[in-house]
Amino acid sequence: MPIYNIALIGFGGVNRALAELIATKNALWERDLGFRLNIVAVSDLYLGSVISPNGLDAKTLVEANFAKGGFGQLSGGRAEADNETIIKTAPADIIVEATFTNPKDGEPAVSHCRWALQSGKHVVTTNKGPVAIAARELKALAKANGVYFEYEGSVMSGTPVIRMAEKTLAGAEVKGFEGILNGTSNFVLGRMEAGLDFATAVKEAQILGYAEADPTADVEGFDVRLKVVILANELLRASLKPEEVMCKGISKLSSSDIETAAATNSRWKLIGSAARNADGTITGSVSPKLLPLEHPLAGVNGATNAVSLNTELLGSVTITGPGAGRVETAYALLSDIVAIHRAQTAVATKVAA
Ligand SMILES: NC(=O)C1=CN([C@@H]2O[C@H](COP(=O)(O)OP(=O)(O)OC[C@H]3O[C@@H](n4cnc5c(N)ncnc54)[C@H](O)[C@@H]3O)[C@@H](O)[C@H]2O)C=CC1
Ligand SMILES: N[C@@H](CC=O)C(=O)O
Repeated sequence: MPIYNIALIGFGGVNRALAELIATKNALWERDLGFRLNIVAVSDLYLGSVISPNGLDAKTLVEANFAKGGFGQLSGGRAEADNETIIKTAPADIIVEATFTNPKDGEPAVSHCRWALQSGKHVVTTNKGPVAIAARELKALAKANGVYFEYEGSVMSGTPVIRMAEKTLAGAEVKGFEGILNGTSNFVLGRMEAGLDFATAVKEAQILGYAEADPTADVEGFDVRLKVVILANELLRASLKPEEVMCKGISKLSSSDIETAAATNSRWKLIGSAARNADGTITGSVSPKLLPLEHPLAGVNGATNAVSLNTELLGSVTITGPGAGRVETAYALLSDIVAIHRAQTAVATKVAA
């Protein structure tokens, strides 16, 4: 039974939730999935870094209330983050990248992924930066090094939109999509409809673990823009860059705009979309839209997301589920590891046959 050694880069809401799952579910995974996970290193900007070749106790990592630089107290620990050393030298099979998303150039996460793949380590990530900005390069690097680069959680958290569209809907010919792709902004719009002011609603989304470290990315649409690029490049074989996608967020919507919408049986939603045009070009956009209540996306509430894929053979197929949340996003990382495990097991079986 394989035990995958993993190194966590970033130890915030998502990777901490993964450590919690490891602490409570390893025995279940051994039975149902056929592997266990062992954390051999962690590096975090705030907490520092630690390497333990035999493995760190996941429960202790989660429960100890480490202060700034607190990993320095651990055996094999330092008070400073040391991402490059850990990624390149820790005895990890898989690097789990969950640092801040940088919507401008994806760094330093792009470098984290590059170092890992070049060192022959798989990468699983929920970070949208490297996927939106450097997926082509990173996929090629993974292939050249015989490892996998997986990123299901970069769009719609643990809801399996990327794998579903690519694997289960293969051949259905996706021509475009539109959806609610940011949990925070959708949550904020709903809370404003319930009477909260914008700033308080954003604060609530932060407490619940939905928002980006800088929530400007959520409310100004930059986060959705990255997700539109990721989906367009994956599902429509586009080569879009974030700056090519028109982007407008929800920050200019006032409480009175939202009340007026409710009085006319409609609702504001932040919609991300992309489509293939008649001339073969692909365009994407992010913008608030006033939807009538009977529109399928109007009833998608809270941090839930939904995307309707416009396909040639099936017409519209809508996928809905959690779009943000610590545990929900940690599940995406697990699903990526399951995919790697299954792919490797399939190769091993083929070689043995
Ligand atoms: N929370 C959510 O619902 C979802 C989050 N994501 C993405 O997953 C990633 C992680 O999200 P959260 O855990 O919620 O964020 P978070 O802000 O709670 O945690 C990020 C952690 O990374 C650390 N960090 C930042 N830069 C670093 C660096 N250069 N080196 C080492 N550590 C660094 C921070 O100290 C922090 O502990 C982000 O990229 C986010 O956009 C994706 C889908 C959903
Ligand atoms: N901040 C993001 C988290 C997931 O990508 C969101 O709210 O959707």
